[in-house]
Amino acid sequence: MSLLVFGKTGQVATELARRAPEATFLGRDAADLSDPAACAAAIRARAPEAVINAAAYTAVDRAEDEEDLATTINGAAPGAMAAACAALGIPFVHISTDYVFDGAGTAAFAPDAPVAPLGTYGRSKLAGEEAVRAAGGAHVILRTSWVVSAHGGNFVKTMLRLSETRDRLTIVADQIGGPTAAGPIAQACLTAAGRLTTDPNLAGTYHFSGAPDTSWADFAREIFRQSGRTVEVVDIPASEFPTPAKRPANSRMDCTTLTRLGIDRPDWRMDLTEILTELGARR
Ligand SMILES: NC(=O)C1=CN([C@@H]2O[C@H](COP(=O)(O)OP(=O)(O)OC[C@H]3O[C@@H](n4cnc5c(N)ncnc54)[C@H](OP(=O)(O)O)[C@@H]3O)[C@@H](O)[C@H]2O)C=CC1
Ligand SMILES: Cc1cn([C@H]2C[C@H](O)[C@@H](COP(=O)(O)OP(=O)(O)O[C@H]3O[C@@H](C)C(=O)[C@@H](O)[C@H]3O)O2)c(=O)[nH]c1=O
Ligand SMILES: [Mg+2]
Repeated sequence: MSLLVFGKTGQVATELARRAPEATFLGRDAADLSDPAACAAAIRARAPEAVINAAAYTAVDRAEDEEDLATTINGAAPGAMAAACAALGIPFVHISTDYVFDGAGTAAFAPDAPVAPLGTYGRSKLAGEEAVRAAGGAHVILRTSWVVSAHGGNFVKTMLRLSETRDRLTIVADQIGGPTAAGPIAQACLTAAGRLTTDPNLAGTYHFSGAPDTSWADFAREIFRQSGRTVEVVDIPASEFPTPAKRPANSRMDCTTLTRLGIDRPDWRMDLTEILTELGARR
């Protein structure tokens, strides 16, 4: 299958390149998502058999000051890609986020649960979801959460970096979610693209996050345990870690419908071991 991927250097794009090296990857130089029409033109010019969008504006706090740019990149660009794919009759796989939810309650959010983003990033990603659905083609929107890998910027690398200079860290303990390694996300996108090609009835919105659900503080503890670093992690409420963007307290996602695509939730503790091994940070 000739596959076109938006994104080249990000966490998920890097893992896609490992699993589908024959695909074409468009970095920012080849397709800038701040120019949605150019993204659609890139698809038409290459006429692939499927498209995956792994590029996005992911700076959650900075987005609060750049709503227009974030909304173009995360909203209009995927909408234009999806429209181009629909016109060509090819599947489009797009990645979204737990931050489309408000995080109320403690129950896991199902894919059809009401959305109500708390910040600009979540709103911009929701705009993307709506535009992709409105395009009317065979699409999969895969909502994931708390993405980590051996490359790019993420919580695992932040924790390892902070542990170089600190023996005590205060970490938010009242936000609960599923850390998800970029490798399994990339694999899920490839599976979704393949399945959509043969069965367009599988189109829709799915949840894919690592199990078991945990807090950022307990996630940090497991990072230090597996890397053999002695760092005291102190639980704090989010109210004691003020940030420009508010994050959901409950990011639990119900992933059961994923089994329709033949995909199960990955165990993030095993994926963490792999990431730390790749980083040379295993105890
Ligand atoms: N990171 C996370 O914790 C989560 C991510 N997601 C979603 O998963 C998907 C993949 O995220 P992830 O791999 O972590 O993202 P990263 O932040 O690792 O990478 C983002 C990628 O998007 C590219 N990009 C940003 N702006 C533009 C632009 N204007 N034009 C072209 N490319 C651009 C970046 O390119 P460059 O290197 O040039 O900046 C980079 O390759 C995204 O849709 C994201 O919203 C969902 C839940 C959690
Ligand atoms: C560095 C640090 C963070 N924290 C908290 C802040 C926050 O609540 C939590 C995680 O911080 P981050 O900045 O990594 O989180 P954030 O960038 O908000 O991560 C999000 O990114 C976007 C793209 C998504 O789509 C989400 O699924 C989610 O992964 O840890 C501490 O409590 N103490 C610390 O020392
Ligand atoms: Mg971040």
